[in-house]
Amino acid sequence: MAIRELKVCLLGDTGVGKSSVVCRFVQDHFDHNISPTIGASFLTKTVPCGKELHKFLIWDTAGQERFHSLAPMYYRGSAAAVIVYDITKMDTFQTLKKWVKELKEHGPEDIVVAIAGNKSDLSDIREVPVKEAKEYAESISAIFIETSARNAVNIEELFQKISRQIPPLDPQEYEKTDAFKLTRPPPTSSKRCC
Ligand SMILES: Nc1nc2c(ncn2[C@@H]2O[C@H](COP(=O)(O)OP(=O)(O)OP(=O)(O)O)[C@@H](O)[C@H]2O)c(=O)[nH]1
Repeated sequence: MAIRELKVCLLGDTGVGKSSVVCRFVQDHFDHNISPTIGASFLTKTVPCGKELHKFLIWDTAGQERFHSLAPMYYRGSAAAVIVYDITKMDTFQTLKKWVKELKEHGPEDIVVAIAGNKSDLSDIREVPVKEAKEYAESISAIFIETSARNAVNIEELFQKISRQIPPLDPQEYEKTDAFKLTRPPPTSSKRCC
C-alpha cells in the first residue's frame, strides 16, 4: 500500500485548542493544563484512506500574535490547513477569517481548507452559531466540522474529511515509489510536547 506524506498545518487564535485537537488525534489524550505553543510543534499520524495510507505531517502553530510571522513557513507546501476557532468566542471566528484571507493570498493554490469549531462541549455558552460558521465554510468551499478535543468528538472525522478531499494518486505513481511525498516540512521549529 502506498504511503503518502501530507503536510498539514493548524492555524487559529491562541487558546482555541489547536494543540489539544492534535494531541487528541495523535495520542488520544487531553490535558486541561496544556501550555501555549512556542513557535510550532510537529507530530505525525498515519491513517488508511482507500488504497492509500496517509501519513499526516502535522505542524501545530502558535496562535499568539508574536508568532504570526512564522506561519508562512508552516502553510507553505501544505496539502491542507485546519483553521480552528473556539465556538464560545466570536473574536476567534473573526481571526479565522483573517487566516482564510492570508491563505488565499499567500498559501498554496490547491490547499484543502478545513474549519474546525472547537470546544463543542461548551455549547451552552456558544457565541458562534453553527449556521453562520457552516454558511461561511460553504462560501469558501471549505470543510466544516465542530469538534471537542476534550470529549473526543469529531476529531478523527475532521482528519478523515481532509483525507477524502485529497485526490487519490495516479496509478502510475504507485509503480514509481512506495512513498510519495506531497510536501517537505520546513526546516526548524521549537516544540512543546503535549
Ligand atoms: N472545554 C474545552 N476546552 C478545551 C478544548 N480544547 C482545548 N481546550 C482548552 O483550551 C485551552 C487552550 O488549549 P490549547 O490546545 O493550548 O490551545 P491552542 O490553540 O493550541 O493555543 P496556542 O498554543 O496558544 O496557539 C486549554 O486550557 C485546553 O484545555 C475543548 O474541546 N473543550
